[in-house]
Amino acid sequence: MFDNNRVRIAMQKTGRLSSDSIKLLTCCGIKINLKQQKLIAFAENMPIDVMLVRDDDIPGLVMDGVVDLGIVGENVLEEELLKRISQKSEYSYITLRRLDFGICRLSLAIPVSTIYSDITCLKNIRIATSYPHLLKKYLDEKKIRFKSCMLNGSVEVAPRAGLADAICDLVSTGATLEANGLREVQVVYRSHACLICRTGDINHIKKEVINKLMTRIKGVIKARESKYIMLHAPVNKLEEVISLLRGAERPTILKLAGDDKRVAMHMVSSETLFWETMEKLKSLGASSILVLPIEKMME
Ligand SMILES: Nc1ncnc2c1ncn2[C@@H]1O[C@H](COP(=O)(O)OP(=O)(O)OP(=O)(O)O)[C@@H](O)[C@H]1O
Ligand SMILES: O=P(O)(O)OC[C@H]1O[C@H](OP(=O)(O)OP(=O)(O)O)[C@H](O)[C@@H]1O
Ligand SMILES: [Mg+2]
Repeated sequence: MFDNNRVRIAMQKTGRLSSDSIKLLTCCGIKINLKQQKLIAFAENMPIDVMLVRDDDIPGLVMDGVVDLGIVGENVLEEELLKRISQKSEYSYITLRRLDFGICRLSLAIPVSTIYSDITCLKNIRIATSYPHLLKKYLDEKKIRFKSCMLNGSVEVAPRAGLADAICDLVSTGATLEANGLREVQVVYRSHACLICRTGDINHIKKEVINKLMTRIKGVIKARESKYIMLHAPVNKLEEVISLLRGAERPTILKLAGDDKRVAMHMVSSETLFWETMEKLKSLGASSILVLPIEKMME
């Protein structure tokens, strides 16, 4: 039954954000029994319940206070926000943090055969989209009048099907546009997945769980963005070696047994080490260069 002391978090049931959202919670040490039920999954080792829903429903569930937290794309969140503003409905929420997945952009695209010089070429054309409010806000600011065609899916086939002259849809690699003979011409909105929280009273038991979760999420994302670098370097080239390692903290220097001319260096770096940098390090006399992933971090 509904337990008021368990944090309810909504995330996408199936789609682009599902596995990354579950993985994030798993990396935070939360054991979720996903097979038990379909709409709701209970964490075994933390007072957290996961609601698995359509992504479009997540902002509303948070804004209406039905769940405490939600993981959703900023694109869907902003669209719901603009919709609620236009309807004069309630829309409060807090963004706790931007996440490192679900990275995409909402873009305007036209058939490759259509001539395009600048945004005025979009005047008075029909544009198919699942994001009418984001599109309207963008084109209103540019003073471009247009006709819209609302489609919840298969937006990219609209021009070929004769439903619209252009589309405004999500793009990541651009493969879907290319496969449908379309060309990206304007970026309307850049998006990541984000973690949002409802406003209003949240009891202190839940607040503690949310704070603990936030610290862990921060640590997981920081660890994913960081690398542990180890190498051996000539003592007389230390400063040059360090200057090549941008994004790295001051290294730990360790003596090498039986070798006075070289030392071992260990450091955490917020940037990955590219092959080019590794080659430069090697040409300075560095050797045994290792780049390791970091599993967990807490500052
Ligand atoms: N190609 C992509 N790369 C990265 N992130 C994406 C990509 N496409 C979409 N997203 C992000 O993932 C979210 C969910 O995308 P998806 O295509 O699974 O949505 P959907 O089909 O509307 O799913 P649902 O059935 O839950 O309504 C998008 O709102 C966006 O934030
Ligand atoms: O630029 P690309 O890398 O090709 O990605 C863009 C596509 O990804 C999303 O759809 P998804 O594949 O999630 O399926 P959907 O259309 O069923 O939502 C989005 O709606 C685009 O169609
Ligand atoms: Mg959806």
